[in-house]
Amino acid sequence: MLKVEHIGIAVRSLETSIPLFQRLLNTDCYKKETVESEFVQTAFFRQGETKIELLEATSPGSTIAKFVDKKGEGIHHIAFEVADIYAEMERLKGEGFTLLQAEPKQGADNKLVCFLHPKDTNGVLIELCQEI
Ligand SMILES: CC[C@H](C(=O)O)C(=O)SCCNC(=O)CCNC(=O)[C@H](O)C(C)(C)COP(=O)(O)OP(=O)(O)OC[C@H]1O[C@@H](n2cnc3c(N)ncnc32)[C@H](O)[C@@H]1OP(=O)(O)O
Ligand SMILES: [Co+2]
Repeated sequence: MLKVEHIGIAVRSLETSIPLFQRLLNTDCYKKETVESEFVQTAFFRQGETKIELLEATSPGSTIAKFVDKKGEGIHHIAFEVADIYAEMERLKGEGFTLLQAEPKQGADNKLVCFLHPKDTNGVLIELCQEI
């Protein structure tokens, strides 16, 4: 794994949280993007070599809606950048981690992504992402 590509933060409202993080980070959101397949709208901020990804649910059935309802707003996942997501998925499967997708899927910010179940990673949802 090359680096922490982004930290995902679940929020109730991007309209409220984007200005908050702009004040906090002293930088503007550089991209807002809806990922239909995940029922989320995302907003990205660059921070040095990594990024902050704010996530708002676009549907009550969204994983983000479920998370916020259950745990409130907060850190949702850590995304690691990998050079070859297919090879990394095979390696991690061999190491006994539970992959939540059999194949990588289209994520935000021009990435192929997949996730590992938090039950195998000390309760931290891990995302792998590869630049497309
Ligand atoms: C892809 C677009 C974008 C990008 O970067 O490109 C994104 O990052 S989209 C982010 C949103 N999408 C996902 O998170 C996809 C992967 N997540 C899932 O498949 C589910 O959220 C899953 C399987 C992790 C949990 O779903 P489930 O329906 O099982 O929800 P439960 O509430 O029943 O949770 C079961 C168990 O897991 C714990 N949990 C849930 N979410 C998280 C989390 N984010 N971090 C840590 N732990 C989490 C939850 O507390 C339950 O634990 P338990 O001990 O049983 O209470
Ligand atoms: Co993410």
